[in-house]
Amino acid sequence: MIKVGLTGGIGSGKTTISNMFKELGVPVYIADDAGKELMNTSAEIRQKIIQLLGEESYQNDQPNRPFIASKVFQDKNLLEKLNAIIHPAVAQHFREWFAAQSSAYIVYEAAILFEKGSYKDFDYSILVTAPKETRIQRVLKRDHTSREQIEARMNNQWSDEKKEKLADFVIKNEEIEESKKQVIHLNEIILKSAKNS
Ligand SMILES: CC(C)(COP(=O)(O)OP(=O)(O)OC[C@H]1O[C@@H](n2cnc3c(N)ncnc32)[C@H](O)[C@@H]1O)[C@@H](O)C(=O)NCCC(=O)NCCS
Ligand SMILES: Nc1ncnc2c1ncn2[C@@H]1O[C@H](COP(=O)(O)OP(=O)(O)OP(=O)(O)O)[C@@H](O)[C@H]1O
Repeated sequence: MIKVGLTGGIGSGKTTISNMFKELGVPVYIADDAGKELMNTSAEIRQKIIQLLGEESYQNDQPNRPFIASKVFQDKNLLEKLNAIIHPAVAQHFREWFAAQSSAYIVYEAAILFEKGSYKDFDYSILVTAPKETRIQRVLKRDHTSREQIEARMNNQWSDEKKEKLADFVIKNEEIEESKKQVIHLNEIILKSAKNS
C-alpha cells in the first residue's frame, strides 16, 4: 500500500486539503490529532513532559497547551526534547493504524515532515503552501492567538522554498476550488501509481 506524507506550514491549509482526500475515500491519519490524544491519555508521556517543563504543563491531568506552546516555540532545544517524547509514540500508533488499512493508498498529515527527515518513510510527499501573510491572516481569524505567537511557530518550521525542493507534489492552496482540482488530479496520479506497483 502506498503511503503519502502531507505537510505544510502553520495556516497553509493542510487539514483542509486532508479533508478533500478523505472526501475522495482515502484513509487519512492526522499525526497532530494522535499527538494530542497521546498527550491526553498516556501517563508516561505526561510524566516526561512534566519532567521537562514543570508541573504547570498539566492541569487536572490534561495538558496545558498554551503553557507548553509558550515554552517550546521560544526554545528550539526544548521543542526538540518535546518532539523526542511525542514523535516515537505517534510513530508506533501510526504503524498500528496503518496495519489495519486496506485501501490503495493512505495519507499521513503532519506538521513537520521534511524538518526531521520523516518524508523518507513515504512513497510520495505533498507540500501545501500559501503566502506567509495569507497564512497569518487565516490563523488570526481561526484561533485566539497573536501574530507573534504564529511567527514563533513559523520560526521553528522550514520555509516553503526549502521544503519545495524535497516535495514530490506542491498544492498551492489559495483559491479553494483550484485546490480541489489539484487534489482530484493527484488522487488520479497516486491511484495509477498504486496499480502499477
Ligand atoms: C506545543 C503544543 C502543545 C501546542 O498545541 P496547540 O494546540 O497550540 O497546537 P497544535 O498541536 O494544534 O499545532 C498547531 C500548529 O503548530 C505548529 N506545530 C506544532 N508542533 C510543532 C512542532 N513540533 N514543530 C513545529 N511546528 C509545530 C504546526 O504548524 C501545527 O499545525 C503542540 O503543538 C505539541 O505538543 N507539539 C509538539 C509535538 C508535535 O510535533 N505534535 C505534532 C505532530 S505529532
Ligand atoms: N484555500 C483557502 N481559502 C480560504 N481559507 C482557507 C483555505 N484553506 C484553508 N483555509 C482556512 O484557513 C484556516 C487554516 O486552515 P487549516 O486549518 O486547514 O490549516 P493547517 O495548515 O492545518 O493549520 P495549522 O498548521 O494551524 O494546524 C482554516 O480556518 C481554514 O478554513
